[in-house]
This record gives sequence, C-alpha cells and structure tokens, in this order.
Amino acid sequence: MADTVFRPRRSVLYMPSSNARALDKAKTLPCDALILDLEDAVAPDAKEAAREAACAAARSGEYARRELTIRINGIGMPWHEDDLRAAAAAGPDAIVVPKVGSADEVRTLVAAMEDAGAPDRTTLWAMVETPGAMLRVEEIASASDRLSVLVMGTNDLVKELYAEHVPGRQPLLAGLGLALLGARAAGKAILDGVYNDVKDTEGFLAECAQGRQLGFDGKTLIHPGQVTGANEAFAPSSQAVEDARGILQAWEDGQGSGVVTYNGRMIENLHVESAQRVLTMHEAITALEAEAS
Ligand SMILES: CC(C)(COP(=O)(O)OP(=O)(O)OC[C@H]1O[C@@H](n2cnc3c(N)ncnc32)[C@H](O)[C@@H]1OP(=O)(O)O)[C@@H](O)C(=O)NCCC(=O)NCCSC(=O)C[C@H](O)C(=O)O
Ligand SMILES: [Mg+2]
Repeated sequence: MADTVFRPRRSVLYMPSSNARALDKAKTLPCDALILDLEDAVAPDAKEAAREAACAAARSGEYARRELTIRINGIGMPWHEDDLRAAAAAGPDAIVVPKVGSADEVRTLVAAMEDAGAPDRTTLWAMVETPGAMLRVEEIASASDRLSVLVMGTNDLVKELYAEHVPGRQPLLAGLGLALLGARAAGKAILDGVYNDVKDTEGFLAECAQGRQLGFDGKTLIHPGQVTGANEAFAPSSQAVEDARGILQAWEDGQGSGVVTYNGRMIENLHVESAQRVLTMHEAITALEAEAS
C-alpha cells in the first residue's frame, strides 16, 4: 500500500527489459529506483521475452536497496492484460502504468492487481502524460491508497500538446504545475519526466535543478550517466541540512520568548516543519547509501 515512511526516489532509471546488459548493469548503479520497461523501449516482437526478463529480475532479489518497478503496456494495448497478470505475480515494488487518464482507470487497475494476486507491498505508479490527465491529476492521485507515485511522461505530453522540447520547458510549465498541485493535494509522491539528450550534461543538470525547485521528489532517467546528477540535485544540500538543524535548535532555544530568528530570518512553525522534512530526507538518504556500501 502507499508509503507511510519517506522513501528517497531521487534517481529513477528506465531501462528496456529486452536489454540484458542494461538489466545486469543496473545491479551496480547508485540509483534509488529502476523502471524495467515493457512499453515504449521494447519493440512489439520483443514484448514477451522482455516481460519474462522483467519478471525474473523482480523475483531475483538481486537489485538490493533499489526500488524495482515494472512498466507494463497501457490500458487497451494488446499486451496490457498479460503484462499486468505476470507483473502482479512477480511482485515488484510497483507496477508502473503509462497514460493513466482517470480515477476509474486507477480503480480498474487496482482491482486487476488484486485479482491477479499482487502482494500488498506492490503499489501502483500512474504515469500522467496527456492533457486530459493533467486536468484530472488530483482525482487520479486520490483514487486509491494503493497508488503511491505519479510519474510525468513529458515526451508524450509534448507530443499531445503539439509543443516543442525547449530549454526551460516553458510549454510544459502549466502541465507540470497542475500535476504537482494534484499530487500534493492527494499527498502522493511525484517524479519529473526524462531528459532525452544523454550527452548534454549541462542541460540535464539545469532541468534537474528546475524539477527540484518546482517540488518534484526526483527525476526519471534514461541513462546511467544521469544518476549521480539527479542524486545530488534531489538531495538536500549540506547547507540546507545545516540550516535545518540551526532552525530546529533556534526554535527549541526560543520557546516561550515570542519571536524566533535564525541567521536574521524569522522562524515560524511552518519553517520548523520544512526543516524537519529536510532532516527526514537527509536521514533516509544517508541510511539508503549506508546499505549500499
Ligand atoms: C539512450 C540509450 C539507447 C543509449 O544507449 P547506448 O548508446 O547503448 O548507451 P551507452 O553506450 O552510453 O551505454 C553505456 C553502458 O550503459 C548501459 N546502459 C545504457 N542505458 C542504460 C539504462 N537505461 N539502464 C542500464 N544500463 C544502461 C549500456 O548497456 C552500456 O553498458 P556496458 O556495455 O556494460 O558498458 C539507452 O541508454 C537506453 O536504452 N535508455 C533507456 C531508454 C528507455 O528506457 N526509454 C523508455 C523510457 S523513457 C519514456 O518512455 C518516458 C515517458 O513515457 C515519456 O512520455 O516521456
Ligand atoms: Mg510516455
């Protein structure tokens, strides 16, 4: 069911489940989560072999601390039902469903997962990547407790809007904002879309910084070379951690004295809550990284 404790999802790497080298390499990468893809990255004649490989990976227990998810083909596609049944039986951390468009679809997917015997630990991640989904994000996100994460599909959204990929993502800002509002109103995690140019480090890091500033929990990625940048961008900086500790200390020291300040800035209860959140994230990331070493 949906998370009750904070789980870092700074770097969430897609890989084609038909690519055995990528599946193997993923066991060594410092990403927080993996999406083993059966949808766009897999050609029609490779779908069945990819499904078997993804389910075997989910059963293997070889991906250690990394959250392991399987992206199945979308509702209405010829492989959808078999993918969902097989993924549910394999019991990954989550089943990722592309192009989810309504709360009814979420309820149908959750019922199908339950019918297929998905273990309780397997949650649903819904991709939102169409204009209709952007307008219904809150109802999609609130439709089931089993839905834990929303994932932006920015390539599909650009296509559906007849927009263009440009630095700064101006054509997407309305959609990104609506999706963030809907996810946060429903209390769900939300991941930013992918950056397609795997050789453009500067552009990628700028988009990570923008995604972080907008409020995303992490970024979906397409190449191992993008993992470290996303991990840094979506973790609290050492300055942010130091400030969070200072704010909590100033708040504790100033109880009963009325106005509290830290480094000349006014501190209210809401700043204390934000500082606590920063420290929770920092501790969760530190614990996750300690597991890896
Ligand atoms: C983009 C790529 C096709 C580039 O592949 P390639 O040219 O082979 O990269 P490299 O030679 O630099 O690879 C170096 C090594 O790293 C491994 N590798 C590459 N990519 C991955 C990966 N994603 N996960 C794990 N390992 C990876 C290679 O095997 C090499 O290993 P080795 O030989 O042992 O050194 C390729 O990166 C790729 O296929 N990426 C994923 C594409 C994908 O999954 N696309 C679908 C999801 S994106 C999407 O659909 C978003 C959404 O729906 C939307 O609408 O926006
Ligand atoms: Mg897509």
